[in-house]
Amino acid sequence: MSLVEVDAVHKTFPPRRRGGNPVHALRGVSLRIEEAETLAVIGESGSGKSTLGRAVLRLLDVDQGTVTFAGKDLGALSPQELRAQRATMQIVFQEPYESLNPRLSIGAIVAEPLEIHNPRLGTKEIRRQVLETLDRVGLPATVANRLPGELSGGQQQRVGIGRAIISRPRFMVLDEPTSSLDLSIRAQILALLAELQQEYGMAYLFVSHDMHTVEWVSDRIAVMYLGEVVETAPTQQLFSAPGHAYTQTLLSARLSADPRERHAYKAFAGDTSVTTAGFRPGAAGGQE
Ligand SMILES: Nc1ncnc2c1ncn2[C@@H]1O[C@H](COP(=O)(O)OP(=O)(O)OP(=O)(O)O)[C@@H](O)[C@H]1O
Repeated sequence: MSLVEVDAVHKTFPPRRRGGNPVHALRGVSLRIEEAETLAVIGESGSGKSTLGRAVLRLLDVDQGTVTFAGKDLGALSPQELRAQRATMQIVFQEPYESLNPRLSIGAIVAEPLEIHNPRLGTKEIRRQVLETLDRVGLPATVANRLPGELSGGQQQRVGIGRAIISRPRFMVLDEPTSSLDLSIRAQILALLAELQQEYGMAYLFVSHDMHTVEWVSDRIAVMYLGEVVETAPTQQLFSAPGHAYTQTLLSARLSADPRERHAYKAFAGDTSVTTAGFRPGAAGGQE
């Protein structure tokens, strides 16, 4: 049994405009995610990657098919059971600022999942875990009293990651977690995610449209095209022997990508300690 099992999932959205056509965003998607592995989902804009990420977490209802997490059919859970299950399945969004409540302090934002999932924890214990989590994601304790708008994009994404890990999930959907960030910050955030994965043994579904990123972060890659998974393969195999014509197109586009970006990911792949320099507990945060 795999940690996550997605079987023949369909999702159609109603037309956005009157007279428009419904959008068949997922057309019978099936995939497996194992404990502690990173499965990347790649494909061009509109291919259904984000819809898949939300469907896997049951943040949206699907029309057909099943999603099983650790042997439980998520579609068969009551809303209360699903809420309890959410402690073990979290998401980090592409736009950190939009995903953080601008009126809440960072401390309150990071504490929220704990308060929901462990309602009996005392204020002192919550504060202790919040500070420990901020430290773990490379932010100084002083940010706890600040608002999201006072932080840089990189720091905001660290908050988004802190909020996601505080309930110790076994699985996270990372929905383009670095694509809104400056190139120089991306490698640092990717390194942090890699460290956290090693430390906590989490599995990741890493949504991206960027072949460079997935080349470095993923164990396997699922390629999406128009709502279907057209190919799934171990990362190196997909790069050396792409099986589907669409994958070949994506790979040839990658060769012409921005060389500065390539450099950032090479740094990430070569030495993760380099990328976290300056983000040691206590010293952190100010450079983003
Ligand atoms: N809430 C919604 N209502 C209507 N259509 C939607 C909704 N959400 C997504 N879609 C449509 O479903 C299709 C798949 O969207 P999705 O966001 O999953 O693609 P994506 O591969 O993640 O794209 P991107 O890389 O641009 O985020 C698109 O045509 C999109 O317009």
